[in-house]
Amino acid sequence: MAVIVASVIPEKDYENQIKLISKKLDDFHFIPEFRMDLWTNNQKDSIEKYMKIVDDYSLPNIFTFRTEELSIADEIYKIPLNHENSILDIDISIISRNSINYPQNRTILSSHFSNPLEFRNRFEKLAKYGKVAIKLASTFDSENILDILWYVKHTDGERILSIVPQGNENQSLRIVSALTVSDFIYSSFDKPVIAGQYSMELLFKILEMIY
Ligand SMILES: O=C1C[C@@](O)(C(=O)O)C[C@@H](O)[C@@H]1O
Repeated sequence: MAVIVASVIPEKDYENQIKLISKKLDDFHFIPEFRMDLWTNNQKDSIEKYMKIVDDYSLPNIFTFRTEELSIADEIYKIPLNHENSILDIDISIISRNSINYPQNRTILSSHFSNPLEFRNRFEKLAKYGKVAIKLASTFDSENILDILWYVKHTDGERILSIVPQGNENQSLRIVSALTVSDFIYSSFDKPVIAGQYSMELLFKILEMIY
């Protein structure tokens, strides 16, 4: 069964939030993804404090900071590098330009795009990064997404993958993706970070019904 990743927007009272996440981990199988870029307090010092508490709870987690600024990415991603429980989610456009050496076994490469014709090309190019986890988030219409799932199922046997259909109209395709090609699949933790995410609890129930 695909692992559920729950996107968390850090809150002001983050100590309590982290505590709550660690309690919920006992009831649901999920990994929190900290969307540090969406935190109103997303400065280096605060992020360091945040990650220190995450460490105190030994929380396995995915650390995401979306930015197009290379220097900011370099500075911020050094923080989770020192936390062994963190997997680093980094956009492909940054990783190909920046100076940090990302550990293959702790990196998710993300690629978001909106043109189905680009898909096959991009997917092939990602292969050169070896067996890192690859996530492709897409906003296409449902027929194109289903065609992509079919293509991925028949071409890729090795990589750890997540194909993430986006938009409310594609919500149910997240389930199809979890059942066919995705090793991990995204939900919200308490509020969606993007249209089309199920809540973690509902996604868990749906997958549990099926398996
Ligand atoms: O890239 C993704 C996928 C996502 O955007 C989604 O559609 O669920 C949620 C993000 O937090 C995550 O980093």
